[in-house]
Amino acid sequence: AEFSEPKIVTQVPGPKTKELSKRLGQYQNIDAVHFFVDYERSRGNYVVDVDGNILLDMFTQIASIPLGYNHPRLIAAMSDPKNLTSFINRPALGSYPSEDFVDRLEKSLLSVMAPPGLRHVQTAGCGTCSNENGQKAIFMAYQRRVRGHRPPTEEEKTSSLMNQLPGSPKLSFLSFKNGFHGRCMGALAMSHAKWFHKLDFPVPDWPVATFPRLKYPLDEFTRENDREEQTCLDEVRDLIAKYKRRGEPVAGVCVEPIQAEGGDNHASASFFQGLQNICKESGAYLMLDEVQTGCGVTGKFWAHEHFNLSRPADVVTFSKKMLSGGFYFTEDLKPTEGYRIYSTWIGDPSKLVLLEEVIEEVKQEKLTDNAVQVGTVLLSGLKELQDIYPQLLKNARGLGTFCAVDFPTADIRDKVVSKLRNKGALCVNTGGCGVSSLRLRPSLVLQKPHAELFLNVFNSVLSET
Ligand SMILES: Cc1ncc(COP(=O)(O)O)c(CNc2csc(C(=O)O)c2)c1O
Repeated sequence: AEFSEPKIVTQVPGPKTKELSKRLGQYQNIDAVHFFVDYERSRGNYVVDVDGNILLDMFTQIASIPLGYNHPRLIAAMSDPKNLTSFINRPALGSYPSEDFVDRLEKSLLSVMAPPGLRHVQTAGCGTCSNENGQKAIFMAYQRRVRGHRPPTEEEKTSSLMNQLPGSPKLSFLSFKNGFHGRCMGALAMSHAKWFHKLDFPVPDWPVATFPRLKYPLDEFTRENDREEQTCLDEVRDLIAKYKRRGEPVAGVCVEPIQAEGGDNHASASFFQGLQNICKESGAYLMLDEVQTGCGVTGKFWAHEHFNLSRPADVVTFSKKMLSGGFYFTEDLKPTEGYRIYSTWIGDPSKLVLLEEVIEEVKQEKLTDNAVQVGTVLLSGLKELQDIYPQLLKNARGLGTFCAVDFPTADIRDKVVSKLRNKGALCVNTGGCGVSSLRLRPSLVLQKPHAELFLNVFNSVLSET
């Protein structure tokens, strides 16, 4: 059973973590290690570190643990002999899928949880490679259209081997300031959240638009926020026109439904509807990055379902709580040749075994509705604390349990996060810098008592700050 409350027995990180960090530090950089985890003892919403500290995990590592620690459903899936082969014989999925692979896709990724209007899906390894492969599917579809769907010429094929025109076209991808889409070169070219993601890496000079900066409370600033969003959409149009003129047409636009690593920046449904219209007008494809917002945490299975888009997004990427990376796409984006979206593993069926169970649990326990109910407790609690400590907190915001609040500076936020951790509430925001937001990414199994416990600990820390 889960623990009933946190228990802190040493400073966090404790002595055992420090000893293990020293050992690990012989082999790799350990500056990002928060603490070593006792994965045997961790349960539900509580993570236990190797020093015996029991912490309420309000960020679930990197927003990447769907049903908390050691969920019985996942343990049962692992112990079921019929699943064993998926864990032992990792297939080169693009060429040697297992007999039950289509069943597993249909029961997990193509179940009722597929994004509205999308019936094609490709698994991948992580969020970065989901976005990189989504990009590639878009570049291929764009060039098929440019070629009028004729096959590529020998010149196009051979020139591409040497990174030369016409086979390696001058295309671009539009992204947004403060967006984050991953750390390999294509996704990195669209990421603009933190310097340590970017420094020292050469990337193409693609267009970067401004994401709306909304004023809160939203109902008091509707006119200003509408104007802000319109200005941002005008800039997107201008950038697409500019890059067309300079011979690097925008083939795709990549955006998160809520910019997470950039500090939980929200925009309205009409902003995203407007963005989709601009894509349609300009012939660019729209890629929605649901790596952090997906899997039910915002109160809909996919955050972009809140936006009532008039047609499906062209690509929706996922990872983290979905346990497998991958992307959904429209018929138009289906590759027309083999080995074009491909890699040795291109996904991992054992993760689909676990994802099937996550999706079953989400359906059976109505965990997306739970995210709405528990999110309401979290957000109203943050708003109350904001009223009590106006000198410390502002802009309380959220969708489902995907909540955040801003501090005056990143430094004050870091001090509060450290105090929270030493009082048993863990919400380290994955190497925060620049933005001064405290963001919450609890699991789908967070219940009201956990939310109230967190808010009490948060209140006691704020009262000492
Ligand atoms: C919206 C969005 N898109 C793509 C990614 C990349 O996913 P991974 O490659 O890390 O699985 C992420 C990963 N999130 C993330 C948070 S901190 C971090 C890091 O690498 O420092 C990564 C994401 O939030």
